[in-house]
Amino acid sequence: MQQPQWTPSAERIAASRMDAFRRFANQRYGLQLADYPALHAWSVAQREAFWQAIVDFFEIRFHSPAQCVLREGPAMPDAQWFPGATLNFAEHLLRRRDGHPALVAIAEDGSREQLSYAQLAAHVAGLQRALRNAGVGIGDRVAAFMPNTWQTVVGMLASASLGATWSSCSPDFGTQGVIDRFGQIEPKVLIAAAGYRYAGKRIDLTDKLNEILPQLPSLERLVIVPYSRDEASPTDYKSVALTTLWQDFYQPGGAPQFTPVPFDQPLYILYSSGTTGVPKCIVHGTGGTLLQHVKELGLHTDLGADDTLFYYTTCGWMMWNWLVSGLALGATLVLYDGSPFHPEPTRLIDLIDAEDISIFGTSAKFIAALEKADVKPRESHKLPSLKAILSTGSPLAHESFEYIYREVKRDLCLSSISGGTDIVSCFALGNPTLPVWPGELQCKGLGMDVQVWDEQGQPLQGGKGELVCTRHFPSMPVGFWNDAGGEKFRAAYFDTFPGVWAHGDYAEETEHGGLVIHGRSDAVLNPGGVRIGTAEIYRQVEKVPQVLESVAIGQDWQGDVRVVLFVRLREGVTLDDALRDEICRIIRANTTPRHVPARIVQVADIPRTISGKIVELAVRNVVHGRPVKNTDALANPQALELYRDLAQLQS
Ligand SMILES: CC(=O)CC(=O)O
Repeated sequence: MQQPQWTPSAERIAASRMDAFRRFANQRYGLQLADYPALHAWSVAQREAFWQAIVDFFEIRFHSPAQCVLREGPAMPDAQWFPGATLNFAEHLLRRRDGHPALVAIAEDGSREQLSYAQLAAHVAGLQRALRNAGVGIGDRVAAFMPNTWQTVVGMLASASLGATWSSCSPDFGTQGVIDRFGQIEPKVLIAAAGYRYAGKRIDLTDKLNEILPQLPSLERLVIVPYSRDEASPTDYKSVALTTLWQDFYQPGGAPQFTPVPFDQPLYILYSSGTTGVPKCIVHGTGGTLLQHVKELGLHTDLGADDTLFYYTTCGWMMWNWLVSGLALGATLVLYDGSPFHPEPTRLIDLIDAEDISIFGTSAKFIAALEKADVKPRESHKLPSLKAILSTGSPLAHESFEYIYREVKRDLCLSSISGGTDIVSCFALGNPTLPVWPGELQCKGLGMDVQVWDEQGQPLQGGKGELVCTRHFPSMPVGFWNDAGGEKFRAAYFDTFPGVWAHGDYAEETEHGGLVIHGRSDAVLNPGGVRIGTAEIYRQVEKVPQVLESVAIGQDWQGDVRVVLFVRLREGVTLDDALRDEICRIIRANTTPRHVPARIVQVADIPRTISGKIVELAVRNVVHGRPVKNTDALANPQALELYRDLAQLQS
């Protein structure tokens, strides 16, 4: 019989904030919720009471009170949370003001900078003054083209403190990718790095910036963050905006002031990956983001003021926004800028011991790559501080769960979490009070009425289907930028099932109350009419030691669809019949004959987005000779050429 891979001790459960919240809700509302399933059921059935309890438990401060918790229209997405309430996001992230470390920024070359909460507040106060003097106020857009450093966090907090809207891209975005994003939202201020380091190289951004800047006529101020204090000069940049170096733009000092804004005031603009056209600008509101993040970090991740949280992310991925909210819990955040494998695969694992990281977040791809690189942290590192590992970006394979417990640490909560840019948060995630079952996301998020539906819109009690959320939740986007009537927004999430959020994940509920995500719905393979999630195949293929990674697509073939698998192999390995047979044998033995690829093709590279997601749809389009709309969204667009006009796929 299947056993959990980890079960929290009674002491750990009792000490968790999730359990404290359950007791709080029981006391506050005279309830007797005995466990997480009961708490979740209540949180969905009584959303108003639940979200009010989150406000109270985390001591969220409204400058003006809300008229009510929720005012709902006839159908999603028509709803307003906490109408009338005003608050400031940055105020909550800067509640702590002591000498405790707030940010530890580590660069790839090992340089380390640390800011205490008191120092962070002083920097935010200084930058806030400079931005205010530059005319930034409620609703103005402040954009950043920045690596993951402390200056980026200061920029966001200063922007949010003034009620402005923050939007960031990482410097690995291509020129057109940045123009496609910032060009739409018309920022008043751009904070940009002069350069950054990656995989041992210093990459100068002056030329790229000089291509981007003329396309951003809205800019009034450009603030350049040099590599080091004496490099870069304002005259290097061709912009209509007044250009200043970061260190000349403001003096840290004083206490920040916080402008109260309405609950729904745009806080962040994030972007869809843009693989199917110009990226959609997804606008996230202030209060919804804050409530959802304190819930997810404080309860589901059990993050507290003594924890050190690390997430490997760039500021072009929503996990950066999620990570930064850890400040609201008074935790220390470790920011890392650089390649996760430079100079060796243990680079990030080294940080755990060096910085006493208690919660380590990364991607499923990184965990799979560590295993392929035969890294065994249990043998090489001590890891006493580590209590949880988080994984996202794509489904975490069962084998990766086994790897973590076998080769990293026995006693930790391994949480595969899933949601995304669309909601700047998660639908399903971890839980310090529940066991970890192999391959499963531990639970649905509190307050999120997540269900799995069949194609007719009927809830499934088991089996695979569409992941939906049937009730409004506070971190639903406020809308899309430049979509006044909301048509594009509705079309993106509410077309499949009117009035219900369809997330585009192909998922399954488990008997343990958890979820398994089988891949993206639009990438589902359909051979002979049988729906197969791509992750079902990847999970098997990853077991083959010679395979580093793979991408599966459905090729239209003789009136049906056949499964085609592309594999990237270890250096020096060639795909021969024996290896093909081995891949097929493993897939057949663990799934069904329908999953077995009709063709397996070796490729030198697999195209992926800048945040590391393999782009099945783009590969499928190239294989079918269809255009790929926007290759600027890809980290390695040249890889797409490897899939064009392949002789192996003509017969
Ligand atoms: C939480 C997530 O779902 C992050 C992502 O995969 O983009």
